[in-house]
Amino acid sequence: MSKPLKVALLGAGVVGSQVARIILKEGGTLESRIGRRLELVGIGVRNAATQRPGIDPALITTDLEGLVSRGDLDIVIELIGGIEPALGLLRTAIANGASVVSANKALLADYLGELSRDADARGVDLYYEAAVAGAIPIIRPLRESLVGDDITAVMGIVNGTTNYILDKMVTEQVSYDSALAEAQQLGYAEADPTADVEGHDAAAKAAILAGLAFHTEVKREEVFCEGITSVTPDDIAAAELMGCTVKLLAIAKLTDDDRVIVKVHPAMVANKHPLASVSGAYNAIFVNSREAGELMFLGQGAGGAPTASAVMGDVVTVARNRHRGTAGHLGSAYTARQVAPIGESQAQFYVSFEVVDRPGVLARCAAVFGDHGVSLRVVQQSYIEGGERREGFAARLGVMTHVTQETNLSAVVEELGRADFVGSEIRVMRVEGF
Ligand SMILES: NC(=O)c1ccc[n+]([C@@H]2O[C@H](COP(=O)([O-])OP(=O)(O)OC[C@H]3O[C@@H](n4cnc5c(N)ncnc54)[C@H](O)[C@@H]3O)[C@@H](O)[C@H]2O)c1
Ligand SMILES: N[C@@H](CCO)C(=O)O
Ligand code: NA
Repeated sequence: MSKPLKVALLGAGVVGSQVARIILKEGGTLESRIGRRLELVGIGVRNAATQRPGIDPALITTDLEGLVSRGDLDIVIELIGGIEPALGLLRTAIANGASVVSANKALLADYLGELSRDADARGVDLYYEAAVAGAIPIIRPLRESLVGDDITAVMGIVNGTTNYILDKMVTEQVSYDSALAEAQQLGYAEADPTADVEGHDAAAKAAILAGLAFHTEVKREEVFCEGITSVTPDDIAAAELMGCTVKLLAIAKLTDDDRVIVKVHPAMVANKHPLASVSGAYNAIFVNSREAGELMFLGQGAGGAPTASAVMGDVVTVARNRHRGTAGHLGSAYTARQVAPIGESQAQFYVSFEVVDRPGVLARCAAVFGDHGVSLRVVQQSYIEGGERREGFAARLGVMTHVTQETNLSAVVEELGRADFVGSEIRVMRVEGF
């Protein structure tokens, strides 16, 4: 009988504890799928004294560097998150000949290229399905299933925490703070939820998706990023009035001149678009490709057990490769496409502002849009009691544009900001699927 494959687990938090449970409880099933038994030889943690029911305390160690340097490991699963010490531990694991599985998008957003090259050179695997959209298979479809096609756009809801918060604010009128607290309790949020609500987590995932979709390396800092902290109940109400709902979207597209646009921002999504009905901590990703057309992937994007499902899919795949003495082909970052600045991105916009209620104001506002080449699609005007409580500011305009370039819209906002007939706050939200 062949020897078992030795596995080390780093981190026993929300996801790591679920992975440990599956490896320890489902050993027979996993063995039948791999053809070899998995032996969990160590679990690296920060605090050895924490009670971990069902886990033999002899497996627990706080010496993670020692664990990954043993030299006899087949697979290292990294679930501690953050850049260091995770990066150093993965490098050491690879250098020692172990295949690695990670859910760490913050790390992979900047080091995927480097770690892939290390793994390739050492003839080991690097798998990371859980790093983007938790349980949803999206890395493997981009890396394998669609690699014979040409992807033109990827657009999705890739952060469960923010989708949970926005959904609760829309459907139950729950406050932002209490929705965030619930998401944290349910294990969706990152250790520091700023990464979720400021869009950084989604931006890390967008960098990974854009890189895979367009066969290039995209770094986190190249992703335009706006979170949900400035979304107000008024924005949500305005979206409703337009037949839309507010979602945090990650978008990666090719421009006409073959550059990559990659961005994360809140958007008004038309209710008829399938992404509008993605609720709670669910994630969904739309892919457009030349041959396959439109594809949509939907499922649980966060939470311990769903994320552990994706990790275990990678563990079984990597273990099968070890069993056969092979490693999957990793890299396809060969195009070196440039990332275009956000100003060159094209989108529809919803612009809302207060105006003075007097003859000719609507025409002058429309002229500002027209002068910058921005075409209007829908214009709403409502009468407001009080307004900014300044004399005459008694109407609110909500303008939905046709598709235009970001720089044109910025010029419109700048000029409206200078006009004495426009109130001081001009709110802008990008629109999708309208
Ligand atoms: N929770 C989710 O829904 C989810 C989904 C997809 C991906 N992820 C990713 O999975 C990884 C783990 O997430 P989590 O939610 O389980 O986080 P967590 O905070 O619950 O768990 C991380 C664990 O690692 C331990 N740890 C951190 N630094 C350590 C160190 N230096 N030495 C030893 N132990 C250390 C912590 O004590 C903690 O127990 C992260 O990269 C996260 O981004 C999480
Ligand atoms: N914090 C992340 C976990 C999944 O990556 C989220 O809310 O989606
Ligand atoms: Na996934």
